[in-house]
Amino acid sequence: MATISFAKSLVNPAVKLLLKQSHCSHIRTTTLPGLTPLSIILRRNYAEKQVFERTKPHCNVGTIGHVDHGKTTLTAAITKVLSDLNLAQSKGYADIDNAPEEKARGITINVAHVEYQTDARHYGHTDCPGHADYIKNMITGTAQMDGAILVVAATDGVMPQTREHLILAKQIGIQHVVVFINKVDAADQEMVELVEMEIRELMTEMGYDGDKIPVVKGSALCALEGKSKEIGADAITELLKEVDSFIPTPVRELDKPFLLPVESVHSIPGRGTVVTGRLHRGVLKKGTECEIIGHGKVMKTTVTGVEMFHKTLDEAQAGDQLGALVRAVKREQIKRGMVMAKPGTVKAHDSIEAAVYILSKEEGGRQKPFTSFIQLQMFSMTWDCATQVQIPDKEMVMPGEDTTLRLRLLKPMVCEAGQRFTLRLGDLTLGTGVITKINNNLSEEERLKLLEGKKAREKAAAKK
Ligand SMILES: Nc1nc2c(ncn2[C@@H]2O[C@H](COP(=O)(O)OP(=O)(O)OP(=O)(O)O)[C@@H](O)[C@H]2O)c(=O)[nH]1
Ligand SMILES: [Mg+2]
Repeated sequence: MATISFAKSLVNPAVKLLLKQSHCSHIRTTTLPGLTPLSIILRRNYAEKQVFERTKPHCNVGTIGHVDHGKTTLTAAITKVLSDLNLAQSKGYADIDNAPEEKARGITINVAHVEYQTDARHYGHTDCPGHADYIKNMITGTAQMDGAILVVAATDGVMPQTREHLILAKQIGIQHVVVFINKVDAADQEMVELVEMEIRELMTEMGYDGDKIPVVKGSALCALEGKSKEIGADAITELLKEVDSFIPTPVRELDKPFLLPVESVHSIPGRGTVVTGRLHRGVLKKGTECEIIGHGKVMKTTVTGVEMFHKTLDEAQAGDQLGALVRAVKREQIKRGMVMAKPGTVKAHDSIEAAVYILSKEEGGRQKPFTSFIQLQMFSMTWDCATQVQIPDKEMVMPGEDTTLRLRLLKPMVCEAGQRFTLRLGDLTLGTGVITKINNNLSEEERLKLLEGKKAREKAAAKK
């Protein structure tokens, strides 16, 4: 509760400005005894705009599913239903769908992070505008979710991208999925039941427990428009209950040195450079010294402020989606894919060994085997880098096999034993793996050879 006094003549513009600046949900004007100017008592939303209060466990979720099945409408509907309980700020469809676009090294990452809370938890919710954005964000970890809400329209049932998103969710380790059958306002009961059967079957096929997975039926559009309460708002409430109970709160690595993979970089006039990303491990406090590493650079700086969903906080914890204000580093000096970490705790490497599982065709992989010297794109944390592959102990690797691989990166990037990654060839996911060993960095000669090989391949490809 905050009491602010204004001269009477200032009240109207002041109220307007405050409303705009502080997202107030209630304004009460009153004349307090002894005060000639009006006093305005502001009751703010569930959290003060400027300060983030950590009162509940945090969990990252997101909507996945086929194009047009209602992912964004559902995201907006969740915030609408929760805003009526003062647990979220209602976001319109357009606010979510027009997520800021970031272009980094040829990759366009489009993602909206929306915030809300239930009685039990605080959520960060990811929604992407298009299929390709989901693939990229899920692989690079921008859309790292502790659990997902799979949206399937009752009018369509399971579609190709429903399958693709589920395959990917499974590959990147999303263990818990809650299903929302949407658009039940536009389908008959029989159809809805058939779609539920179809989804449960598909979930089982993908390695989830299809019989036990919660399936909620409703209409995101009705909820958003405040119509047909039973399939509208009530269905959203039921969905959130299932999300609360079915997706466990992840155990975060809070006691390790902090590590933040850089997702994007912004320049805020008057304040400086802000790095955003999801804190991978540890805690990050204002005043912490850090190193920013990757793309061949190491820079030292200090974090001068930490923000989450536009509110400042004293300390961000692993799992938080945050913005960190850094001292005396220009926006142009930092790039997506770099890593911000406690000085001396991580290094960039370009020669590693890994245990890799190569997907079968059915799992979304490719049909053909591959041999040494194939060049793939390696995605890990928020970076991706061209990588030359060597198979140490056999001629070729078949789809569906697991294998040891030696990987030589064209640029040193932050790597650690135990770090997970994905290998892609064009728009196909070839395999996923974990780094098992870090080798000595390549010599200048080896690196040049690697780059020459790349140039030769590019030339040959251009001739074709
Ligand atoms: N009848 C009906 N239409 C809905 C419902 N939910 C969403 N829609 C409509 O379905 C269309 C697609 O909805 P979106 O929320 O944009 O779907 P999306 O899954 O986010 O689509 P992409 O981001 O393009 O993949 C819009 O025209 C919505 O108004 C619903 O419950 N009932
Ligand atoms: Mg959408």
